[in-house]
Parts: sequence; C-alpha cells; structure tokens
Amino acid sequence: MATGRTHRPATRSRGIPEATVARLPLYLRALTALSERSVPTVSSEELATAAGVNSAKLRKDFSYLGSYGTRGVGYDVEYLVYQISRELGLTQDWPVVIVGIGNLGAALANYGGFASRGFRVAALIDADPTMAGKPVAGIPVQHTDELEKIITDNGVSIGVIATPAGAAQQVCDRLVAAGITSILNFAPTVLSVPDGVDVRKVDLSIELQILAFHEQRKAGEDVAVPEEGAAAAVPPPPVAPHRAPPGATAADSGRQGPDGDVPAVMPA
Ligand SMILES: NC(=O)c1ccc[n+]([C@@H]2O[C@H](COP(=O)([O-])OP(=O)(O)OC[C@H]3O[C@@H](n4cnc5c(N)ncnc54)[C@H](O)[C@@H]3O)[C@@H](O)[C@H]2O)c1
Repeated sequence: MATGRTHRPATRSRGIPEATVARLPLYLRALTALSERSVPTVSSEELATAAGVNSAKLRKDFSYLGSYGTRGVGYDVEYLVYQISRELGLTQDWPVVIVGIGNLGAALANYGGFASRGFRVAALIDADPTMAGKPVAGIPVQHTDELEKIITDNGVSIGVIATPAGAAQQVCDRLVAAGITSILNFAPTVLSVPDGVDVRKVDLSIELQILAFHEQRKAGEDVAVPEEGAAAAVPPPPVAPHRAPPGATAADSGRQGPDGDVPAVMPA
C-alpha cells in the first residue's frame, strides 16, 4: 500500500546536499560539451558560466566530490565527467519502463537523450489492449497485465508515469509493489509513496504558470508612473494569482537568482 512520504530529504547518503545533487547534471552537461570539443581542462569560472551556476557554489559542490582542481590549471574535464557520472550512478545502465504510451509516452519513448545518458527504455506499458504488440520507437507496447512480470524480468528500478492523472496513483502503487523504487511522474497529480521510493515530478504547465507570473509582473512594471496628485485615481498593478507548486520553496517561486540555477523543471 502506498502511503507516507512525498518529499525528499535535504541530504543524501555520503552527506551530499540535495541541492548539490540537483546541480550535478548541469555540470555534467557542460563538461560533456567540453569533452566533445576535446577541451582538456576548465576553470571553475568557465565551467560555472557554462553550467549557469555561481562559481563559488560550484567549488563548494565539487568539494563534496573531493574534487578541488589544480591552481592555475583548473579541473580535468575527463576526470570530472567520470567523477560526476559515478556520483550520479550513470556509470551503469539503468533500464526504465514507461507506463502510458499516449502522446507523451510515445514522445518520451522516441527521445534519444535517454540512451545517451545511460537510460535504456526496457519496456513500454499501456492499459489499452488495442495497443498491445504495436511498436513505438521500435519497442512493442505491452499490456498492463504484464507490468509486474516485465519489471521483475528486466530488473527495472525506475518507472516513468505518463498516464492520465486519474490512473497515476494506481499505476504508481503497482510499480512500487513490483519493486520500482524511483518514479518520474508526468501526470498532474501528487503521488503518495512509501519510504524508500523517490518521486520526481515534471509539470510543464507549472513552469508556464511561473513564466505567466513574471510576464504579469513585467506588464505591471511597464505601467506609467502617474504624476503626483493623480496617483489615487490609478489602480495598483495587478496582483499575480500565483500559487507555488507543491514542494516549491521560496527560491523556486522567485525569479531566477544570481546563480542562474533555478531548474526549468521543478523537483518533486
Ligand atoms: N508533465 C508535463 O509537462 C505533461 C505534458 C503533457 C502531458 N502531461 C500528462 O501526461 C499524461 C499523458 O498525456 P498524453 O497527452 O500522453 O495522454 P494520452 O491520452 O495521449 O495518453 C495516455 C495513455 O495512458 C494510457 N493509460 C490510461 N490508463 C492507464 C493505466 N491505468 N495504465 C497504463 N496506461 C494507461 C492510455 O491508454 C493512453 O495510451 C497526462 O496525465 C497529461 O496530463 C504532462
């Protein structure tokens, strides 16, 4: 039965803060680009700019990895790629199942970026019997009746939910009961999971709502300042009806900070 925690601890094992963990993929993406250009070393400032993070924060983050760079030389790009990949668990292959192969599930299945980052789509699962056996991205869709067997047979620990919101909790419960311990949820609903199961939520509409908030603010700032004495006749700028997403912090709902590191996609 799925109950309990829907949030995550502030720190993970080995004392790496969750905020640092959330920035590691940004460093890795920037480092991978440098590696592809055969750049051997990079300074903390250059890497911070490429990753969109403040350089002092970057140095602090890397200190958790035991990586301090060399004065006057910087960081060894290849070694940092290895170190961060190892820390993120990307030096091994992660089979992933996607449940709900509609518009979004099919798009995710077709996304080439998973495989290049070590995530192999092991199976596609859908409740619609007419889809069973039909290939999507070259993988035959399997019926939800097979869900538990698929997860066991493939040793899957990461599940992606792309079903309608109303089905997501039930799908989540089945995934967890079958042994899934990490879930990426695209359905617009809050999932309840037992301790030991991590949930990350992706909701593009929340991102758009936050952008709408800022657009509204900008429009308010553009309203001409009235001449003295006329102020009382002019209504104040509109108050944004922004509601913070579940789990969002004050920093999340604010504008992008000086570090430029507010993720485009909110953590669960
Ligand atoms: N997070 C985001 O930014 C984002 C963006 C787009 C869509 N969504 C959400 O993603 C979900 C899917 O959207 P879509 O446009 O692909 O919808 P869709 O209707 O095209 O696809 C949904 C699929 O889920 C299957 N399904 C339904 N119940 C199921 C169950 N119990 N088990 C397995 N499969 C089941 C359906 O057969 C269908 O193939 C929705 O919840 C939608 O709101 C999220």
